[in-house]
Amino acid sequence: MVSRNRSQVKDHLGSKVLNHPELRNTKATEYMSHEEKYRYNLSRATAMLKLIDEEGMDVNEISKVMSHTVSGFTTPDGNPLAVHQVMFVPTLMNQADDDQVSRWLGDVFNGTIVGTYAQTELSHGTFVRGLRTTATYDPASRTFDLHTPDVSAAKWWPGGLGTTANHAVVMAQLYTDGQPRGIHPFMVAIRDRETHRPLPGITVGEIGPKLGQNTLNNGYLLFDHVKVPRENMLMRNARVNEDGSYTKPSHQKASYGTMVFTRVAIALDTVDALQIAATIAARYSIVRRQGEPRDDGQEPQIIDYQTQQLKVLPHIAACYVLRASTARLWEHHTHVTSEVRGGDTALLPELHATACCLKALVTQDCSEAIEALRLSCGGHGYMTASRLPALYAYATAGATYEGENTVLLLQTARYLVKQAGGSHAPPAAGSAVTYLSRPADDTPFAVGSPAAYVAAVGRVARGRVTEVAAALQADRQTMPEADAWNQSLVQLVAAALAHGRYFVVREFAEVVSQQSSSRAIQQMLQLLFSVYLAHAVSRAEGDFITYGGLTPSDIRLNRRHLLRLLAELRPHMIPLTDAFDLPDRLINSTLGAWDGDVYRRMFEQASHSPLNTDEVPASFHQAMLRSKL
Ligand SMILES: CCCCC/C=C/C(=O)SCCNC(=O)CCNC(=O)[C@H](O)C(C)(C)COP(=O)(O)OP(=O)(O)OC[C@H]1O[C@@H](n2cnc3c(N)ncnc32)[C@H](O)[C@@H]1OP(=O)(O)O
Ligand SMILES: Cc1cc2nc3c(=O)[nH]c(=O)nc-3n(C[C@H](O)[C@H](O)[C@H](O)COP(=O)(O)OP(=O)(O)OC[C@H]3O[C@@H](n4cnc5c(N)ncnc54)[C@H](O)[C@@H]3O)c2cc1C
Repeated sequence: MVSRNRSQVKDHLGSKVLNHPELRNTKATEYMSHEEKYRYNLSRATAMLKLIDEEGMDVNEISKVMSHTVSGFTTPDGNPLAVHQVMFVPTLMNQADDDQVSRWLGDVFNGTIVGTYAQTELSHGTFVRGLRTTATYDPASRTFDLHTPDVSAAKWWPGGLGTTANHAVVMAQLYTDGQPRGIHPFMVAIRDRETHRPLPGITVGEIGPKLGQNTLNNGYLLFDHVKVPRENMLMRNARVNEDGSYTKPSHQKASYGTMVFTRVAIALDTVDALQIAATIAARYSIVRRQGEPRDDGQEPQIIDYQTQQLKVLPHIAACYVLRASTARLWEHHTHVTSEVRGGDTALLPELHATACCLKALVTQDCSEAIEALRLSCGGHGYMTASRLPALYAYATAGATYEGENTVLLLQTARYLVKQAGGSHAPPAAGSAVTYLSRPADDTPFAVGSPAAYVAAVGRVARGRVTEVAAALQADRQTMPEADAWNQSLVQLVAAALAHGRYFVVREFAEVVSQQSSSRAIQQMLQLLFSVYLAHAVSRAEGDFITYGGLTPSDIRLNRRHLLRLLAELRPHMIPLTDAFDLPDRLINSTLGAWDGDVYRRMFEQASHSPLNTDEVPASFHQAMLRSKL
């Protein structure tokens, strides 16, 4: 398959799965048991992997398959092979050395090896340095001894570990020569390839039901002195030689590379979920009529209520803005990863900082937006068949996994305050933080000027970062580092989010300015951008007065401006969501189909309830009569 961008991959695979003999026909899974749901989702995930193989996709393209538009259709309750695809395979590709890649990859691609990424433990997820699974090297046997010291150190959460995977990349504390060497990745067989039984010394199982994505097949895993050959430590970055001597990686955090990659993929993918939710809410908001009839005798379409426009339209603008900025992050990641593979890690700290804050900003914005869109559909948005609850469950998981959002924002803040204080290596050309070392952009604020808004967003980011950096610096003179840091946590998180917002709007400003295909498209992008900016100001008015140079009068003007813009955007709402090009079957919502035939679909889905099979269900005789109600 020739190289294509993510949107082309999504469209290509979307049409493939809709026509695929094993994937095109779907079943309603709401009434299935946990086991049936797992079996259904697993068989579809397997068919999807075969399809990917038939398409001859490379690893970079496999990660694009994570697109929720496609995976939400193929595996509606969560893909038990997602972590295999998105984390296990990329970890092998990027952290195993060439010999190891050639040893394992054939079996990975022929399906003999199915893997997971086992890092989090019951008592430690965020603080990776605190993980307690040990891998102790014994030069005599040339093996590592993998051990779980007690139940709190059990691996807990890895996707696909429950009952699907037969291998895991296990992140463990390495000991050689009696010395702790930090967290390193190990390729470990956990189940027999033929019988699928747990191997000796391994305890493994599934962790139980969750808010959503119940067939991700998250699992637990404990080791009782399991022997792993020396050659199974992933050795592209650090090495343990036969005699136990240790070679450090070129970058202290080289083994965290998979997390950086997955954060970028999650940011991209959560925007897919928002696009689906926005399409559903937009379509429902024109079909739904409710209220005092107007002059034409018709009840109003709910989208003509100003409050409804505020609930729906800014999130459509956000789809466009966040899609563009996350796509830029993906390109940046691709570039930096190739530099790192060539031994140059100079750009890694900033990539890490940017990936952390965009993953956090996007998953937070998208989960809040999807919940607002769900509420905009009234009672029907609460129904599973609207798909909005599942989209929310999906987006909000992204706020926790692959680094809890607050913690990630603090990583970004750490980088920003160092940059503001000049204690980090100066940023490279094209860096996203050069604004911190320049005078503030004093473009005067003017309602209606996107450039003036972008400058104000920049002043907020700069003000937030420099203020908290100064407070931290002052506290450091009078208290220990950890206390000083803790005194500023809330402001640090706000600073990182403000920086993320500035990154997003600058990237989109560039996309708009570079767009040259037609004047109409240019104008529409300007309108979407104006809505996004005015909404961003309305959500953080205090910040724009405190740091952005806006006056209370500007704030009032912006509120009116936003409502005017929403009215201007309203006639374009359907074309703008149609442009996401989501076929009905991929949307899979009673409320969001293209023809708007909502009420018929509501009844049709109710007919699937097993409680409607008999006029009088057996439970009436078994429970109600016996209790003499
Ligand atoms: C479809 C579903 C798929 C998704 C399935 C989900 C999978 C998962 O959730 S897998 C588990 C993911 N877990 C996490 O993301 C854990 C989050 N925690 C961490 O990443 C780290 O522990 C940390 C970054 C929060 C802290 O690490 P720590 O070792 O304690 O580092 P310091 O805070 O002391 O920072 C030291 C230094 O290192 C830099 N750094 C940290 N991470 C990276 C990185 N990935 N790349 C590059 N650099 C990194 C950090 O910036 C510091 O730099 P200096 O300030 O220059 O010292
Ligand atoms: C659906 C799902 C799938 C997952 N899949 C995998 C997987 O495949 N493999 C895997 O290894 N893991 C997986 N995980 C685990 C996930 O990566 C962790 O749950 C996540 O990193 C958060 O860590 P935690 O649970 O320890 O949260 P905690 O760190 O305990 O968070 C609890 C609270 O403490 C706060 N907090 C913690 N530390 C700090 C700090 N330093 N400063 C300020 N506040 C702090 C947080 O902000 C949060 O409010 C998955 C999780 C979920 C929900």
